[in-house]
Amino acid sequence: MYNPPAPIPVSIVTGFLGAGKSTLLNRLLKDPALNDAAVIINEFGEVGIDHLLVQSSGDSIIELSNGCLCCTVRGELIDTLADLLDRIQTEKVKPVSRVIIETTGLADPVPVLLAIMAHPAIAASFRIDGVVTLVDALTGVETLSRHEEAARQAAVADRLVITKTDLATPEARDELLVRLKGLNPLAEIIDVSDPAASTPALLVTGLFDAARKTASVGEWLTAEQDAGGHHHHHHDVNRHDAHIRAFALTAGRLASPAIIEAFQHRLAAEHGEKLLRLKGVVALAGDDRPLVVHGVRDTVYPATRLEAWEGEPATRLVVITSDLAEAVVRDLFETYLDRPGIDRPDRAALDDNPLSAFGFKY
Ligand SMILES: Nc1nc2c(ncn2[C@@H]2O[C@H](COP(=O)(O)OP(=O)(O)OP(=O)(O)O)[C@@H](O)[C@H]2O)c(=O)[nH]1
Repeated sequence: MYNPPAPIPVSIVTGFLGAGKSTLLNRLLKDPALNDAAVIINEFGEVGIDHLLVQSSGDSIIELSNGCLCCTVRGELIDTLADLLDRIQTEKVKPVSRVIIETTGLADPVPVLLAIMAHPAIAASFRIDGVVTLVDALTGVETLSRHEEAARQAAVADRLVITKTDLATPEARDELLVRLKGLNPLAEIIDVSDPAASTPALLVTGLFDAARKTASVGEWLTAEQDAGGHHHHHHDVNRHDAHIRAFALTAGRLASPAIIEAFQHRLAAEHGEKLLRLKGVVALAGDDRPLVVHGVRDTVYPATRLEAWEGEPATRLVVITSDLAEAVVRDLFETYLDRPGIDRPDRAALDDNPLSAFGFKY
């Protein structure tokens, strides 16, 4: 008798912009137990750099074209899963033990879940093993109030991982815990510093059970299904809604890391509230290793290095803002690059004026 192969478990790793998804995945992917996992990464905005930032020992990272997984590239996710299956069945690739999908920080996971569950051929070969949602202890409480996507990510989770607890005050962490328990009383909550958060078991939550979800999650799932899976976002890869914009800043090699650091600190100090995310790779003169920079709101994270460039070295930053004009950020960047412009103060003038960081005009 023919025994069809067991469906491949799919873990969805989600969490708002900069919550720490790639950091956690990188840590988990070092475990040999995940050597046979396929990782699907989705990014928001026209310039994707996550494929550089997530490293697996296998050759199994698939980057979806840019755009939000919950709308523009949902079809592509289904095609990718179908293609993966075809390659396994025709023995072009080794069987995979698990598929891990890292969504964009802005993704609503509900349509992603439905896309998999509602597609007969895909649902026969893959099963949702669970949604792991990361929440940043520094910004989580505010983000959950300000961004519905973040609340949906938390509400639909099977497991919630609180990140950045090394940076947050115990009070902030406790406030977040109360909020998360209110949003999702059923999910297990784990601190990222707990050793259990560093093992692949973190991704294993058992069969995803839509029936166990809270009433509001059930309503969202039903509403999405009734809408035929058609989602309300529009399809510009750089615009998520009327407020959120993604854009890229590019340059050649910079003379020193201090330039980008000063730019990041200035941007964070002046516009941190509206700066949802900054990340990128920086090419430095006389240095063959890319510098990786990260910022979330008013926090500038320590820069790290990659081993080598893929392709030509070039500075590429992705910036995602809420109600902050691209021109403002671009102008500041040009100032720090010492690119002359009309009405643009030079960098020395900016750095010399201590009041300008607090929004005063020079
Ligand atoms: N101190 C500290 N830093 C963290 C922690 N988790 C992540 N970070 C830092 O936060 C920054 C953003 O982390 P990422 O893993 O890139 O976040 P992400 O969720 O993948 O970001 P997007 O995909 O852009 O939404 C990086 O500089 C990380 O090093 C943590 O628990 N503690």
